[in-house]
Amino acid sequence: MHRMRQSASSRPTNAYNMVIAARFRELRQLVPALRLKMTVMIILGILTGFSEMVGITLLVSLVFLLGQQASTSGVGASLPAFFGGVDLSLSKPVLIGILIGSILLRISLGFVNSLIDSAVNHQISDSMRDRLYAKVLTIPFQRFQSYERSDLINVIATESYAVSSAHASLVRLGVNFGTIVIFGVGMLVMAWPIAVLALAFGCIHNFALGFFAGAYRRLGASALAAVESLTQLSWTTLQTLKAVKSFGLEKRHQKLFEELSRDVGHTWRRSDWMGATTSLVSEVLTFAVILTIILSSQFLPVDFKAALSATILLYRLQPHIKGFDSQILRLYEMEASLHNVLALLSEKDDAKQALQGEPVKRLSEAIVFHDVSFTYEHATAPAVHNLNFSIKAGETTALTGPSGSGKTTILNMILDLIQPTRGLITIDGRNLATLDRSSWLQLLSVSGQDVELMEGTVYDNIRFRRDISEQDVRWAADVACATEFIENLPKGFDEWLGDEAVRLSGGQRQRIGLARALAGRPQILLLDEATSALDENTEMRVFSAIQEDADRTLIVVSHRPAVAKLMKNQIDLRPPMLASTSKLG
Ligand SMILES: Nc1ncnc2c1ncn2[C@@H]1O[C@H](COP(=O)(O)OP(=O)(O)OP(=O)(O)O)[C@@H](O)[C@H]1O
Repeated sequence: MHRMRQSASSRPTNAYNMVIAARFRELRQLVPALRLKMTVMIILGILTGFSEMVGITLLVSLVFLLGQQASTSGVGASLPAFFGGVDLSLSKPVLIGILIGSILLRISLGFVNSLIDSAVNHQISDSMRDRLYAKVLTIPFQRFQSYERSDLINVIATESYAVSSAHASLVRLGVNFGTIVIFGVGMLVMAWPIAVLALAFGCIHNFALGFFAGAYRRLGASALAAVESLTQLSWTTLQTLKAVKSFGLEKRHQKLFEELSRDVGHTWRRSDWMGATTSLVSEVLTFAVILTIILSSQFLPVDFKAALSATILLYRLQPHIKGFDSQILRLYEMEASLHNVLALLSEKDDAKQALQGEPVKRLSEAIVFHDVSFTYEHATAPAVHNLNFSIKAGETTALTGPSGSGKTTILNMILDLIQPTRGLITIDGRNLATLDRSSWLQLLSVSGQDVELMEGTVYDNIRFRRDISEQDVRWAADVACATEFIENLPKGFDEWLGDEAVRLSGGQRQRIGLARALAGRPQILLLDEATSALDENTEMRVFSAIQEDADRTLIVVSHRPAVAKLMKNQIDLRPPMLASTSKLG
């Protein structure tokens, strides 16, 4: 079975600029209008940072102005060596006005930004979930079968968020970077020696960040692997609970679950630890550079007011640097999830589904197999080989043969779920491959040995999300000999079954499945061991009711000779005569 997750440790650790470029490339494939959205959000974010910087600078000036007023009244404030060293003298009301304005601007921009951020991210998540779900429905059936179901659930429900998270991280990264540059330029203009010290700190900081990158990427992949394993175990336990209980394996499952759950907790704890460590490194480095500035302030050729503004800026810069780090590390961490989303979305759609073929109104003559062979993906031998037979419209045909001889494979080809790897199937002389699938499927219905019941009432299960009237549901239940036991349920057709209908016997579930297949009044009915759980008497009653309903093409797979005998034709898949059509005497 194809597992989605990939080993991250096998990949080399890239420089972080490469990681940003890689995530950006991946996102461009997934999010249309990415550039526009990101640019707007980054510009708004940077403006927020800019208004913060202006606010800090003016605040320092105001404090100085108030200090000066306390000793000598009526002196104008000058900005610290701002705008290329030009002293701008501002009156106290103007200074206060600009200060309040910049604070209000920062608050409003921050608010607008978070609204846009949330709207865009939810929009991305919604569209990702829809696209992933649609992909599961449109990939070829064989590809679908090759996936672990629990992985698919994980990728649709959980990993789809990785795309909006990656988008949010890239935007925040852009904002943090832009803000760092603006603060840096501000510091350079106010007090260049401090800016040089900050730059040196930036280089050391980047170097330190490189240490964590590989670990974060591996952590992301192992967190994902741990969650996938936990989901898979939960999923299989729920699916096989009866067997688990019958084999007395509850303790073993509990132990396995606890181990996997511990793994998940362990990876989250490691993630928290690493987050705390990178944050500590960043804070210590900032503290070191501020301490250096304070200790060397006497020797630096910088005006005290400018030095103070620049130091406060540096201090305020620290959260942006921390944000920058954590976003980069998040981008490493989410690599595995993004790859899973991309891997599923890059699956090719079933070409047949999109094809606008010729419509089919009804089957008038026959379904004919011409030299048909089919080999499953990765199989070494064909499941069916050189089949030649004809299934006549309006007649009943039994497909018989030993287990594994290809009966279900033939039905799946008729249902167009899989296509012959050699040869062709014709419908009234027209190649099935060129026909419109949905109009063909409207003529068909299938019922199998294992009925996939869903959460809902009896009525919901027979209707199966199709527009079928209550009258047709009741008619189908009658033909499937199901009405009697349904009406004996406390709420009859409104009885809630749950997704496994545990209160029903195997034969009762099969009759609900049969009613579901019949309710659409199909012209062609495919029954794949669909009555295997019924007693002989009920099975015969079901077949005579189905056959009474005229002009139906019935194709039945059954291991019971009595059922095969009821059919007019028999296609026997027993080797060496792989297939032949014969009329039973
Ligand atoms: N998804 C699949 N991938 C690979 N091989 C498959 C797949 N499905 C079926 N096969 C193989 O194809 C062959 C035919 O299987 P098929 O289910 O059509 O047989 P069958 O006659 O319906 O069997 P049974 O009577 O036991 O239901 C078998 O050898 C089976 O192992």
